[in-house]
Amino acid sequence: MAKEYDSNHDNTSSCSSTRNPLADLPSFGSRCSSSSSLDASKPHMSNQPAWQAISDLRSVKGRLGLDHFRLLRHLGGGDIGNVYLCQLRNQPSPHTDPDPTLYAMKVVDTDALANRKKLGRAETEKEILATLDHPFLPTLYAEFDTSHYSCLVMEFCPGGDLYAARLRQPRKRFSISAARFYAAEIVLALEYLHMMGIVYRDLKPENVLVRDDGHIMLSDFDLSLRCNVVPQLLTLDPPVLRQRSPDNSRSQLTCASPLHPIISCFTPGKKHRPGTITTTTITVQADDNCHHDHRHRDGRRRLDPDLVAEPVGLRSRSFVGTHEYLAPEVITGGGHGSAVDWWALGVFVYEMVHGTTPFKDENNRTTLVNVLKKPLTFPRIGVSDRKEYEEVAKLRDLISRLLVKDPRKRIGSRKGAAEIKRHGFFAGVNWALIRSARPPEVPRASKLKDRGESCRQVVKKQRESLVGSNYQTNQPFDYF
Ligand SMILES: Nc1ncnc2c1ncn2[C@@H]1O[C@H](COP(=O)(O)OP(=O)(O)OP(=O)(O)O)[C@@H](O)[C@H]1O
Repeated sequence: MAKEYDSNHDNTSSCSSTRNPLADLPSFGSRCSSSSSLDASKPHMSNQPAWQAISDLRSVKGRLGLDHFRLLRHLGGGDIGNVYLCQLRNQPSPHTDPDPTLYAMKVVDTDALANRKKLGRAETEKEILATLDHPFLPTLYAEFDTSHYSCLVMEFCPGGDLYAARLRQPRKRFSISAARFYAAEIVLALEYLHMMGIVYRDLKPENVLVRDDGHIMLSDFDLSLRCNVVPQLLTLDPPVLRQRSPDNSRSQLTCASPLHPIISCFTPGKKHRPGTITTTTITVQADDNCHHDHRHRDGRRRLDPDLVAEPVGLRSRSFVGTHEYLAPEVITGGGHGSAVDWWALGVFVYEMVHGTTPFKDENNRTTLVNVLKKPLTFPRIGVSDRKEYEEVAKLRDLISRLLVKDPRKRIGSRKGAAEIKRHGFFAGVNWALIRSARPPEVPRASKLKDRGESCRQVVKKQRESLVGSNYQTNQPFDYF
């Protein structure tokens, strides 16, 4: 996969490349300069053992620090930090507990990051993680700083990432139904992020982790963009709203008046510092592709009001992301917003079922040129019956609407996730209950099957299913 780009910062060195992760950590006795204030209720996680264990310890100790954790294994390293498998020291060790409560701890070397002028990215990630509470997004259990390190304790995903999972599939491709499942969960996660005023900007299979129950968790928020956003209800009523366009040639629908403004940090076409607040109004054209064509009793087409709670007007000019997943507007630097996440969703779904990304070429430069210029094409997919043929047609239609080079014409760019959820590819998805649906693969199932084995074997198995390429079975393993 192509290297990540961030034109705002020096990207020549990497935390992970220069440091021996476990050896380099501060001693467990080191004093924490601050501790978590994450006692606030986390409704969807509050009855989980992992959350409870941290809560209990915090109520006894007051503050949590590195010395309360036993680091078990290095899970992986990225541009801004290293992530470790860990558990609380007051919990039974994996030698004796067949079902240990595990966490993932992201450790960021703040001094090194400050030198590389990337501290802002770590801070952004910490702030974003602290606000998230969604089944398909990470739960931050605790965060604390030591003299040199900033530590984030999160939910551990034993299923590895979807890039590694795809490579394990027959012909290195997911089935269409598996791709639909993962894409649907990602749509919900992105919808929530957008409603929170966060543009993710780093969707790719490597950042989609698989929980122990097989559901997904988006990870890695250091490239994300935050803004303030005010949800608004666009009430559409044709008799009142039908107006002539300026050239009087064709009618269009506009938002009801008075219009509640969407507030974003950026105004299209201008450079801004984060925090600048501007107002944007929206014009909504009648959407012929809408799949919810309800009608009034007299047969007139009725357009349901749409709640647009996502920062569809947000614009940033940063050049961030991974080459194959970069949206055209990021490459041209003309300003980008939440539509970049819908572009990346198109690349993601394409890769899941075809085993490659649509614009990939022999080097990064030509890949970027392809993103800007090359028309979207699809490789042949063999189908065995009519139903499968129709599935492929819907899949391609969705991808084609997501990979529209003009962000203003891209599905999701005007009415947010609702437009995408209505697409025929997702017909039959129970959006409200997908959390209870059976995922394509369930790591926990194999763990339960192994209950008879010694706990050491179980934990070893768990680790072997971790983030594919990052795991090496011949590495020494420290339980303590
Ligand atoms: N909660 C988790 N459970 C299991 N593994 C995780 C978890 N969080 C991160 N990892 C793994 O740790 C590695 C590094 O994590 P992450 O991508 O967050 O670091 P980063 O420094 O922000 O990376 P990047 O360079 O992509 O920004 C990845 O391989 C990821 O799969």
